[in-house]
Amino acid sequence: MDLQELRKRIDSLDNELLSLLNERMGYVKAVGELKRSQKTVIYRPEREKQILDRLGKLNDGLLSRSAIEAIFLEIFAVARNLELPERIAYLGPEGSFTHQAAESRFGGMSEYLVLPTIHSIFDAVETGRARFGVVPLENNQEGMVGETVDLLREKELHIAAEVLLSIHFGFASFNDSLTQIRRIYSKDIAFRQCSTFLREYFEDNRVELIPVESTSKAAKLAFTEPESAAICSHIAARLYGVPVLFDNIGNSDQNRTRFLIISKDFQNQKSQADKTTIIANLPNTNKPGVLFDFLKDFYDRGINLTKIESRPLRQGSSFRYWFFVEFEGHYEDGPVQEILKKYGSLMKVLGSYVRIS
Ligand SMILES: O=C(O)C(=O)C[C@]1(C(=O)O)C=C[C@@H](O)C=C1
Repeated sequence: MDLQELRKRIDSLDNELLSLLNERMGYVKAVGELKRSQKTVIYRPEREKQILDRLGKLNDGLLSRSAIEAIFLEIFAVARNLELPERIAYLGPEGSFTHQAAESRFGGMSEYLVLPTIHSIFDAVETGRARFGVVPLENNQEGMVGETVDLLREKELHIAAEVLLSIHFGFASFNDSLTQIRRIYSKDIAFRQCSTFLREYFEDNRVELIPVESTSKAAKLAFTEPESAAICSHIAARLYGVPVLFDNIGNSDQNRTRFLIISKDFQNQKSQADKTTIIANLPNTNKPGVLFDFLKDFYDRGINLTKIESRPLRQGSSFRYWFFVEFEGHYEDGPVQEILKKYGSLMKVLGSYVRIS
């Protein structure tokens, strides 16, 4: 087949794809109308996962699983916008890893609200300025983002979904020679994650490490200030046009961050693989066995705990704690309900959502 013929066939398939996509959107619109009349939520991550799993199994062509996901996540994002345009708030500025996480789930077509702090994301979702918020929860090298965890306890919001993102840091600067660099901007967590690189290249401590709110703000500063550099994402360096001098400078190439999509709604149905997040306000944790008994309730029911993190209660000068707890399963599962009933109002369920591994 010559080029002309190949392109003719591609054109004809594209015509079919377009008409099929439009037909699909017709049904999506009808689903949207149903949901509006029943006052249920538009975003159904468990349904999207079901579609992706089914297509993944069905697929015997050239497309990889991640290619199918990329194409269909964009289709879902367009579909959701057709059902009801929903604004998504994320921790900015543009080019942050949170931006990347938001786009990976809500696509390039959604309307985004870029906000400067985690607190402001929670506020935007709480007041309805945004339907969803995307916030970092934990990094597999550094642990939890305290502000997110504490706000989850404080506010009446829920977790709709989680997103896992591989974090690759670059070293970006307009200065070709490292000796010209006097200041390096980044997030404090990123300095720690790139400590080996910093020690190796800036061992004499003649540079100042200046923490800022986000790695994309760091890229912006590296763009405007001479004698400076940024440790930031590729997407941020590209956004501000700062050349990346060294790539992948993190201590670990297994570096991943987990983000949460928060919303007011709490309606995810069960999928094949769910995770549930709860806040456990255990009574008097200074008494022997209180935490043990609580954990035993999970053990006895064969529920796999995936995380338990203590956080300060901040009550006077005492050292007392509450717990951020995650486990496999859905909050509607019988054994989970038994535990929730046993502890009553001491437990707050933040959400059950599709587990990403
Ligand atoms: O099935 C639904 O509930 C839909 O709204 C349709 C659809 C889709 O495009 O397939 C769109 C958005 C939801 O997040 C899940 C699936």
